[in-house]
Amino acid sequence: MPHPQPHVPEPPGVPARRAALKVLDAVLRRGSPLEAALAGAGAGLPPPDRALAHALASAVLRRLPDLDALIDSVTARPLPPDAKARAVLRIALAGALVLGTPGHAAIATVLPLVDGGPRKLVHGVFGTLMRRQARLPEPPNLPAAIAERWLANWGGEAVEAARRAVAEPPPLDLTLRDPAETERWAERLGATSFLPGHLRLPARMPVAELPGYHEGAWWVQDVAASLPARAMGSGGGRVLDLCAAPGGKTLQLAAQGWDVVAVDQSESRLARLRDNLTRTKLAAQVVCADVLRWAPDAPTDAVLIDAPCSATGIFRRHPDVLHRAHPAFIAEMAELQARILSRAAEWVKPGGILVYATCSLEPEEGERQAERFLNDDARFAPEPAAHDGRILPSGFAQGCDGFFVARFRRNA
Ligand SMILES: C[S@@+](CC[C@H](N)C(=O)[O-])C[C@H]1O[C@@H](n2cnc3c(N)ncnc32)[C@H](O)[C@@H]1O
Repeated sequence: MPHPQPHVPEPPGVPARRAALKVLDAVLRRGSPLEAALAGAGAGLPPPDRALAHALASAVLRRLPDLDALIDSVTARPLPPDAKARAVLRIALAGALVLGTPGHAAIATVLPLVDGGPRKLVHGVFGTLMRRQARLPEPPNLPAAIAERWLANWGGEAVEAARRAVAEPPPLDLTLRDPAETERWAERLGATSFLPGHLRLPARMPVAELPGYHEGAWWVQDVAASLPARAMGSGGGRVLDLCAAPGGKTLQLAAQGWDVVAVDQSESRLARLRDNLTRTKLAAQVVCADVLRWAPDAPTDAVLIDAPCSATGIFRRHPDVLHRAHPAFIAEMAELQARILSRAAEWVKPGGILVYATCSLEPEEGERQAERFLNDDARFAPEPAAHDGRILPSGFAQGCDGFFVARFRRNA
């Protein structure tokens, strides 16, 4: 009888690279979101390995075109885009050139991933680049398809801002429950503020350790993501917050004095919304439902739609969107948004407000959507608000997510 092979643990650093390789395959080949891919590939890894897998995968996604250009600069013929040698070289180079891993460790920890395969090629390409003291360009280049699309839609300044923004995860933005306390909290946390109720801390930090977290004085929310609820104004009755989880806008609306019904189809995301309500001691009625099937008992004073979208506006936190938001996906999301918008329009009382928002930098999910809606539904008219329209990463508060916000009013 054959003896079972004793389990030999892999050398330190290898399991994290193995997980990063799986994550990148899931994102780039199968179009999975980075967080979902990490939940699968990183399951069972000790937290430090999981964090390293995340850091490596994220660094590769932020720098992919430049990493590939380096690899292609030393191979006689370009490796196929999905070649395993290319995939592990991206990880080794991101380790050495972005995360500062010593070269010998960056390569030694990926070679076991190509055992029985192109070890020699991987070793040779990496060694050549290290001897040449290869560097990545600053700011990073965006994937060509994204750069061309955003250049055509938003111009060179927006593309340059996006290139600078993709290099690193963004600073930490908070929204305060009570905007009248902005100055006091800014002083206490050493934060800057661009709007009443907004605070920015220079670097991301463990939020649960910051003063004010446990007492629910604030929640994490990019300043651009806070604009749709600001465009709703202060409480004027009941608001339906559609596609609400994890609840940043629900908390704002409740804090602004609205009687909120928060609807989302994801039970796991709603669990986070409920935790947020408990922590901030704010109230909302929470409904788990698909808004394409659900309907309220009666029309309401206001509806906020934070529609599902390609999410290209949040590329600083989720660099995977740069590689997943293909035209077909954008078109699919735009169709879903149109269905949600026309359905939700029926739920606004005469004289009531409808705010439509997406964290997308694609006009099909923003400007075109609003134009089509106004063409199709003569009962609504655009109603400019203090914070609406197109928000570009360059355009607001020294760097923010990309967003689109439109406010409409239904004829009385
Ligand atoms: C952009 S996120 C919402 C973020 C949230 N408004 C906030 O401020 O924290 C979009 C949400 O839409 C939800 N969603 C997508 N399709 C839906 C549908 N058909 N019915 C209800 N919720 C949906 C997703 O579960 C996701 O939570």
